[in-house]
Amino acid sequence: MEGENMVIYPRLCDLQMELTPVQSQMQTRASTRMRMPQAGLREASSAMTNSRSGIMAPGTIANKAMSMSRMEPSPPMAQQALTPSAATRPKAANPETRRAGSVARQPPPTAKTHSRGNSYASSTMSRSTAPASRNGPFSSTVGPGTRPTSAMSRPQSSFNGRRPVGASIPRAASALDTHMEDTSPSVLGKRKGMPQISLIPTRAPSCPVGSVTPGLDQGWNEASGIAALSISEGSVGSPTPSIASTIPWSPRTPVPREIHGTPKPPVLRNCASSASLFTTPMRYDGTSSISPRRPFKKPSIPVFLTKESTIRSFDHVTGPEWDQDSREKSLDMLMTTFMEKMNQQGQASTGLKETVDLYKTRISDLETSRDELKEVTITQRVELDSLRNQLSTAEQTLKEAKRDHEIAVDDLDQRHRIELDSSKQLSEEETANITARYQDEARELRRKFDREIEDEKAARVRALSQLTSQSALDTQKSQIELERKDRDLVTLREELRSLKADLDRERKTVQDLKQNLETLSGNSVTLESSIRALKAHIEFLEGGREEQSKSFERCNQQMRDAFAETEAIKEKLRREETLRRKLHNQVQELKGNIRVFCRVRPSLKSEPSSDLTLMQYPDETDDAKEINIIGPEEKGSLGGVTRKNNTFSFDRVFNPSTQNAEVFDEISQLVQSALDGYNVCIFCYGQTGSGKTHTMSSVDGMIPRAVHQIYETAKGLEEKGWRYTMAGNFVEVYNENLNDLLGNPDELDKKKHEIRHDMQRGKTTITDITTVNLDSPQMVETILKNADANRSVAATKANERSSRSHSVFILKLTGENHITGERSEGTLNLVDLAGSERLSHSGATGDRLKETQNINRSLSSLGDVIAALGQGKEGGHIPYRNSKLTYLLQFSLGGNSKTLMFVMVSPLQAHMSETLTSLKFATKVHNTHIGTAKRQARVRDT
Ligand SMILES: Nc1ncnc2c1ncn2[C@@H]1O[C@H](COP(=O)(O)OP(=O)(O)OP(=O)(O)O)[C@@H](O)[C@H]1O
Repeated sequence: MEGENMVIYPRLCDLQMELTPVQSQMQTRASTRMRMPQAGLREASSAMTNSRSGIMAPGTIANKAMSMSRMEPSPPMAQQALTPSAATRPKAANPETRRAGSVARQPPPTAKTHSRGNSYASSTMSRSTAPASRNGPFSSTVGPGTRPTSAMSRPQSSFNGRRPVGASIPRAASALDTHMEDTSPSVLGKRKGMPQISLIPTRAPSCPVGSVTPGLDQGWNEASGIAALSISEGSVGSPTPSIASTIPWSPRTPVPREIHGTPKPPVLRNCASSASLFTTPMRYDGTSSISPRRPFKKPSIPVFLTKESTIRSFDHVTGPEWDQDSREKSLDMLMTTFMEKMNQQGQASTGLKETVDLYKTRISDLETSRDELKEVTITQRVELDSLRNQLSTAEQTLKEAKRDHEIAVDDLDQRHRIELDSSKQLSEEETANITARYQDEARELRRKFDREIEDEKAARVRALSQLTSQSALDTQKSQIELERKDRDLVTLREELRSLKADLDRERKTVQDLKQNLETLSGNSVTLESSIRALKAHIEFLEGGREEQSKSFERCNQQMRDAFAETEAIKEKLRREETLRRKLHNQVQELKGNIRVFCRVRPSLKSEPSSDLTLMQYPDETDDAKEINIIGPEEKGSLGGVTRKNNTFSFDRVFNPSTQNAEVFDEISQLVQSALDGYNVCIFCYGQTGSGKTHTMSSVDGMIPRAVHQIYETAKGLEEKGWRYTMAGNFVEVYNENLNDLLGNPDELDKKKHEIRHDMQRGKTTITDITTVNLDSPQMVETILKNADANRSVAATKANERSSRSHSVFILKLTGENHITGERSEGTLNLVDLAGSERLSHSGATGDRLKETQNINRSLSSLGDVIAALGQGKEGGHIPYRNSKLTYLLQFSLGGNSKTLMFVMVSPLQAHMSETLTSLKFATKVHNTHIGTAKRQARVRDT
């Protein structure tokens, strides 16, 4: 395939190489051909330019002639008339400009140049005529509106035809033009749409001043050959592009066929002036240099107006316009000027002729060049044809070679495809073989690895089981070790504790010793004095060392004795503390486990003194245990007036003047019992408004005072090794339901709390109750405030909550003595009962009735429980469960507790009945003997 390509590609390369010279030759020739005309044109252009360099453009020559004429002296009047036009001419006809820019600046003789020449001419004419018409003397002599310079402008237009070559170049036609050979009727006839001006001489009917006589017109046409223009009003002033175009040409007339230039209607507007202008050449004497070939004949009739002319009607008119002499004089001057002008134009015409000849020569040269170029073109065409033939042959060859190459490429492609298919098939078979072989090997390897993995797994499982058993053994060992260490730790802790206790004891001993030492140091002073005396004595006796040593020995012995004595005293103190507790409780027991105090509240300011009950306190100064309630006066059957005297005796009676502090002094020993590990219950019983809350929960009531005392006592006991924790609850029993007064007030009467008793330990717990750790005495105030707030929320107007429910403040006191190892758990219950007044069931309904029933039931249950306890039957039934209150206070009412009841008395006469009822109930309680209280204390086993 590659070999064949190698064969084909050189052939193509050869063909291309063969083609390359042909193409390059063609390109060269084509470029030559392309260049040839350009060169020819350039040559032609340069030839033209060169010719232009030596030739003056027609306009230039004309201008030159004009400028030359300007150089000549002229009469003042003529000079004045020509000045405007002459002033504009030097710009175009400046000889210096012509010399310097003849080659580069002079425009070629093309239509553009021609048009520019025309525009120049027209502008010159317009400028020259306008001032002349305004200021020229001619206008003043001939008449109003006449334009004398129109005669001057007309010859200029004849010179402005700047295109000397070609018959189509329009040339200015004027009356003075002598180029008869250039005129052609056919050209004149080619103009279309131009207004025709009749050549028939007509007199302007509207001419106000003078007129050309028929004889004059005739004479002009025949003798001079200059067309006498008779212009109708409609044609005058019309924007005809050329005046000549409006003049019909006559073969007899020497007038040029065309007049170039812009329309000049103002020139011809005045018939009189026109007539005078065209009549001026008639005075020419035939020696003019305008054109030798154009003879002018003197007109046979007079031209100018005279006094004897046809205007007879003006005979009566006199004035300067009829001054014949001055008029002739001015006309002579004008004629002279005109002649000079004509001479100049004749010269210009000669120059134009020369230019035309020059152009003709140039045209012939250009034609020769054109012929040569034609020959060259023909030759190149022939060559181009031959090259095209060669190219088509080469292309044919190339196509054939390309076709051969494509065939070869197709063959090779087909062959390669077949080879590719076969090799693909082979490789697929080989791949399949290899894949099968590898799959076999992979299966074999997988089997091998599976076996190895299983072996490894079995070995690992064995090792794992060994490890597991080993670890189990280790765990067991470590557990045993751990237990042993735990035991050691417990032992160590115990040792540590005993060591700490020893340390404390040692510290105490050291302290005692220090005290002894201080005592001894006092003694030592005495001793020192003794020593000094002894020294003196020794010195006196000189000798007696033995006595000295004995003396020291005695001192040491004294010190040891002092230490021993101190230790013995400490031990005695501890024993005394235990004894104090024992004796204290014995005293309490002797006082009775249930005691009743009676307190009479003072009358309030709002209460009139006349309504007070007469009360007497017979033993007020001694024991203050009795109270006499003197009843109202009663008339006897014999007419005598008697008073009923009700005497009650309690453990203590507080008269109205007694303050809370004094009351608390009496109960403080019970609070101490709670610290010592007893269950203490203090409750206030009495009718509504008798002063229960004031005694129990006021700012200086029993609850705050009890807490403060507990703190102070606990702090004092710390020295003796006691550490106390205090936890408080505040609950309410309302309608036989238990409420948490320290909990959420919204849950009051909604949340259920259960009372649970630990019969073995003698402990009571309440479910879901808020427990507050009383870390400081101030905490109790917070507790009381919260409880009061909660009760206020639950209260209604008709139902004062505090009067209709029982509140119980429970303070659990747990103490530990780290020296003796003693532990105590006591509970102080401070109960504010609901109003005890007997409520009539008949009057109450609804909630009120329910409340009444519950209060009555709970209070009677309390009496029943106390009565049952008073019976003292071992294992007798105590109806604690009859009410929530008694059930809650189960472990605080009875053998293992100390109970104190305050019976609160109102001093009001109105309340006397209820007062008597309360006092009677209290007397029953007081008469009840409850068994010996047991201390809830445990002593560490040592
Ligand atoms: N010892 C006292 N000294 C001065 N004022 C007292 C004394 N005892 C009670 N009071 C006043 O008597 C009024 C009634 O007392 P208190 O509210 O304690 O009665 P209560 O028995 O608790 O009534 P309730 O059963 O409605 O709660 C109160 O205004 C209280 O301040």
